[in-house]
Amino acid sequence: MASDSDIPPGLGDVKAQVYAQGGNEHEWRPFKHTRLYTNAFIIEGNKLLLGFKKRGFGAGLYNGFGGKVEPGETPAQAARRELQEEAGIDAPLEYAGRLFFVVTGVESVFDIRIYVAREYVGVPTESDEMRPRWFALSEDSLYARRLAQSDPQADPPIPGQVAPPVPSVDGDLPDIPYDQMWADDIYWLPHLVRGGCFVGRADFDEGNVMRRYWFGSVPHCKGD
Ligand SMILES: CNc1ncnc2c1ncn2[C@@H]1O[C@H](COP(=O)(O)OP(=O)(O)OP(=O)(O)O)[C@@H](O)[C@H]1O
Repeated sequence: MASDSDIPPGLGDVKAQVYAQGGNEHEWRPFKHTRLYTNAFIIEGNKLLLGFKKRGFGAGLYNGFGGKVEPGETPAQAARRELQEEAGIDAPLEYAGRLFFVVTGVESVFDIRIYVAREYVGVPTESDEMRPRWFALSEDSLYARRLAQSDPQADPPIPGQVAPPVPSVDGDLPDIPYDQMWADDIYWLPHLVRGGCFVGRADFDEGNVMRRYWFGSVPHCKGD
């Protein structure tokens, strides 16, 4: 377990095992206001559903479906509402982790609850905000960019992987488009796909550049 003092500020009182950390900034940035968000991912067999964000924050990137938690909502309720609004589907979402992002130029800090479901109801449908698209879930696809990195030792394998490796997919779905996703995603998406729970923080500059990051696995998924 990481000692409490290793857990980045913002993640609350959590016990976690660090599995990736780095960046060229050595202090965590101070922050004032946090804002709650959700982000939800649908896995169906060997496929992962992502949405291409058409407008607003993160436009031009693929991501899960999500947004701000509105007053009076729990994060779990907000996650289901956003999935319905942005992708036209409903799903039994389960909590998978918490991510905290400080981004240059954005006044409030992102405190994001991540959810996953392995079944859903409805037909993924394009909305004003998101264009849903399926991607292949295979070992190669999950780790594609990490394997290509010049320093593979920088990010050791994620510990505690209990689920069997993800089998390869037949067919011609595209690989997970990490080069069109937030830079943090590759650090926790493989963990989510394997059913693990995680916490993490990254401090970003504009232009999707991570300056400092820390990701840890947690033994039990606790969240709302
Ligand atoms: C910095 N690194 C990051 N990595 C991965 N995901 C990130 C992220 N930073 C923000 N996100 C997600 O981006 C969406 C923004 O939500 P956003 O569209 O602004 O909210 P909402 O739909 O309420 O907006 P409207 O005000 O209705 O336009 C939301 O899913 C949030 O979890």
